[in-house]
Amino acid sequence: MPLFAANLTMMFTEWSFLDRFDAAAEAGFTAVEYLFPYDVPPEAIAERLARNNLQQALFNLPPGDWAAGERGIAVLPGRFDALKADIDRGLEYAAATGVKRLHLMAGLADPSDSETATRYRRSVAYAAEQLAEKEIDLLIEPINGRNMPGYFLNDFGAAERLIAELGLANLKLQFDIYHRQIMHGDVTVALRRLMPITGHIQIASVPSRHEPDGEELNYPYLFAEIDRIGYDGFVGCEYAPRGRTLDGLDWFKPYARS
Ligand SMILES: O=C(O)C(=O)[C@H](O)CO
Ligand SMILES: [Mg+2]
Repeated sequence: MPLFAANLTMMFTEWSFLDRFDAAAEAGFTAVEYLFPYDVPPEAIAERLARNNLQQALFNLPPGDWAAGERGIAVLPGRFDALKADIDRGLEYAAATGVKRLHLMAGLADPSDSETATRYRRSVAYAAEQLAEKEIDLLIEPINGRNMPGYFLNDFGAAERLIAELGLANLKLQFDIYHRQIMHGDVTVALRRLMPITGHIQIASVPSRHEPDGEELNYPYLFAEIDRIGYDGFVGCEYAPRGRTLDGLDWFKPYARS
C-alpha cells in the first residue's frame, strides 16, 4: 500500500502551518511533505513531527526569492555561493526533521544563455555531494511549462540523462505524476522504467491539480501499479483541495492510518 504524505503547503490550509501537522495526523496521514519550512524554527517542526508520530517525507531546498518570482537558483549566474548557503540551511532543517530526501529546484532559464546547463549540472553535482555526506538523497523534478513557464528542468528525458551522466547514487528523480501526464503521458510505463532512479512520487488530478480522484488519470490503478513495481518510498499528495481538505479525503480512506 502506498505511503502517502500530506503536502502541508497545499492541503490543510484551513489551519496555521504548524497546526497542519496535527490536522494531517488526525486525518490518518503518517507522513508529511511541504515546499519550504524556513519561516518557522526547525525545532518547532521537529516537535510537531514527534507529537504526531509523523515521518518527514520531503521538502525543498531554499528556492531563492520566491515572492520575486525565483523558482530555484541552480541555473542562475552568480548565485553559486548563495546555493551553498541554501544547502547548509536545508541541511539544518534536515537534521531536525530526519528527512532523507531534499528537492533542489532548478530555476527559470534564460533561453539565450548558453551556460545554463553547465551551471545547473555543477549545482546539482555539488548539492548531491553535500547531501551524500549526511546520507540524504537529492531529488530533481521535471515541472511542466504550463504551471511554471520558463522552468529549466521541463522534460523527464533531460532529468534521466543528467542522473545517468553524473552517476551519483543519491541523485534521484522526483516523479510528479501530475507533471508527467501533462508533459509526456505514458505514466504507467514510465513508472516501471524509471523506478530504479525514482526517489519520490507526487500525485494530483489532471488537469485540475485537485484531489487524485478522477479526471484524466485512474489513480486506484496507478496506486496498485506502484505496489506491483515495488516502490517503497513516499507518495506526496501535492494537490489543491477543491473545497475543505477534510471534505476531499474519500479517495484516501482505504489508505488512512486507523
Ligand atoms: O511544482 C511542483 O510540482 C513541486 O513539487 C515543486 O517542489 C514546487 O513547485
Ligand atoms: Mg511536484
